[in-house]
Amino acid sequence: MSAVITTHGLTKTFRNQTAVDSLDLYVPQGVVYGFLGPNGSGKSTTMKMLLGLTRPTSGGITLFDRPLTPASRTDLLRSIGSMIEAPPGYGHLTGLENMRIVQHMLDLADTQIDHALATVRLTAHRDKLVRNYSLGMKQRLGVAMALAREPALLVLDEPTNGLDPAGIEEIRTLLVELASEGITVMVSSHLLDEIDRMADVLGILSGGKLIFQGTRGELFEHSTPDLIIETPDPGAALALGITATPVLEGLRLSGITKEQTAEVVRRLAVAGVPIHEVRRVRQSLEDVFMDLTGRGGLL
Ligand SMILES: Nc1ncnc2c1ncn2[C@@H]1O[C@H](COP(=O)(O)OP(=O)(O)OP(=O)(O)O)[C@@H](O)[C@H]1O
Repeated sequence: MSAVITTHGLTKTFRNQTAVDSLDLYVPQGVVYGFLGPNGSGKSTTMKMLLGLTRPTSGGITLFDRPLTPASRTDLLRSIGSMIEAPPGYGHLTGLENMRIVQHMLDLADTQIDHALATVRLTAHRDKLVRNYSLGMKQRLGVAMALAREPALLVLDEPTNGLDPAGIEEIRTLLVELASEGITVMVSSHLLDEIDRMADVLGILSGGKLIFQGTRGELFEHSTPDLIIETPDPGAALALGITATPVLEGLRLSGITKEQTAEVVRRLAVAGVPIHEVRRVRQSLEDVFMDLTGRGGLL
């Protein structure tokens, strides 16, 4: 699959704080790429660099197989719609009047404006003042503004932030539809739940570093679920120096590999500690995510 965005060692340092640390992103064409991470992990800074709004301290960005440089930026941005400071739009103007501003700035046709409003299902509300829109409608207007130029790539920073479940579902449906039409969508969120069911590929940031990039299935493979060892004599196991937490069934061990499991079982058996069952605890994607980003993360 060809890539729409690739970055190499992308880094942004503010004074002595590294906000984005050596990112190697790979965003394939026609997918919804979920860009996840706790507040302050560097999502917005990365997106601003991708749009040429902030200059990287080091590293490179390639968009549509062309390096992003001051000389190529204007041309590349013609194919990119974005919403970074959400939601945009002037409250004292109607939805349509806001769209007209975009139309004039980008020299777009009436049909492009009509189509963008229809895509986000705002045609019936286009003559209402934006200050009377719900948050979901404002977010959808922002997406319409980004869509009007008929971009090949949409970059949306937290478009579901603050929406109720119905509003999130609307954005999810919309973005999945756009991707099915071949538009590549990069969408950020600090909440896995908001993004999980729409994203084909996930990129997870923590402390400015990309700690995972791949599909949901690959994220599961990446995880090491806790191990439960059922035994009536957990004390004997602990006395052997095995690092575990006593639980109702026996012992719970975290972060241990298959090889370590075999070794623990061998030691228990040699010591004559009775083992009734050994099993992995089923993990939700949220658990895997929490493990990766640290349970202290605001996810
Ligand atoms: N212009 C700036 N000057 C100094 N520090 C900045 C600047 N912009 C961002 N930062 C810092 O960089 C880090 C990453 O911020 P960023 O906004 O990219 O994170 P984020 O993942 O988008 O979080 P949020 O969801 O809260 O916006 C934070 O510690 C932030 O304080």
